[in-house]
Amino acid sequence: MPVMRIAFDRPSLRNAFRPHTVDELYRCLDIARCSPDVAAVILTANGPSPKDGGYSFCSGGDQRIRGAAGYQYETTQSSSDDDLATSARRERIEKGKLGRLHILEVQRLMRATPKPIIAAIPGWTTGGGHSLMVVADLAVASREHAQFKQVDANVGSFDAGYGSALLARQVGDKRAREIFMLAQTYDAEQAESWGVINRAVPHVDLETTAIDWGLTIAGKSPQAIRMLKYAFNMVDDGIAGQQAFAGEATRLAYMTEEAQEGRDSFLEHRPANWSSFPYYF
Ligand SMILES: CC(C)(COP(=O)(O)OP(=O)(O)OC[C@H]1O[C@@H](n2cnc3c(N)ncnc32)[C@H](O)[C@@H]1OP(=O)(O)O)[C@@H](O)C(=O)NCCC(=O)NCCSC(=O)CCC(=O)c1ccccc1C(=O)O
Repeated sequence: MPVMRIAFDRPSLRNAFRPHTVDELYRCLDIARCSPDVAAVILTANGPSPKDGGYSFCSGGDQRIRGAAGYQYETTQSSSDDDLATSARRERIEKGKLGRLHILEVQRLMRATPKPIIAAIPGWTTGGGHSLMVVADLAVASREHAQFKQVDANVGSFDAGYGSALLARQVGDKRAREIFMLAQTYDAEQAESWGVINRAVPHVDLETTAIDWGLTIAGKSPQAIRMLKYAFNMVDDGIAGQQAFAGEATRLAYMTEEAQEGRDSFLEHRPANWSSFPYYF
């Protein structure tokens, strides 16, 4: 199937992410990005919680391993027989990993991946999980179980990038401020009517809807989908967005006889002959 499913798998903690989770998510997304047979990605979560039956998409950063400098990896691999130089090096590496907030790298990869990412939201979506949903290209949510709450400000956090700015593009400035500043719970129907998600569907239809959308995308021109995604991103992504779109335009240009004439003239040490290429207007 040309659709790849990536799922959070820590339902007993409402799928809170740790630095290792973020590393794994990044790697999975990059595999999807680089797989020529993958047309679309579904980002979702396993559940329900074996503890209480609650469903979640992602509750953001794991607050239990948040240290003074940010989210911390749980293991430091020093051992008692390390020599001093090795210990010092390890300590430096561990320090370099502190406070990385590399969920932001995941967000950038989601934007840069030239394939639509569909968030399939089975339940609670808060903090950094809310931001991942905002960054996804499309979002579908469980009518019965999805609940949304942008709790960043409750825990001294603030996604001042895509999570807020892109949300404001999606739902309007005042509504986005309300979502962040009041941090109140809203449900899937509210989310659909505000434009935070595309569709609220019965829980049993959640993943089949996401797969249907993925397969529908897989039936479209790959090039058109790439250009559309980058076109939608471009205005908000500044020069980085322009660069992504331009990269695809350059790929297309290289496929033309005109660009090939430029290359050949250089390699053959002769003036380029552009006479057969019109000045299109
Ligand atoms: C999600 C809740 C609203 C669900 O409530 P409820 O259904 O009543 O369940 P609970 O009993 O509260 O939770 C069950 C169980 O899970 C544990 N848990 C839930 N969420 C977390 C979490 N995030 N970290 C650790 N543990 C969690 C909870 O303690 C329970 O455990 P028990 O052992 O069974 O008691 C509710 O759970 C809730 O509000 N959760 C906390 C949400 C939260 O504070 N999230 C963190 C927000 S900050 C963040 O995500 C990082 C921000 C960030 O990454 C960032 C920073 C800067 C720029 C950008 C970003 C970005 O967002 O990308």
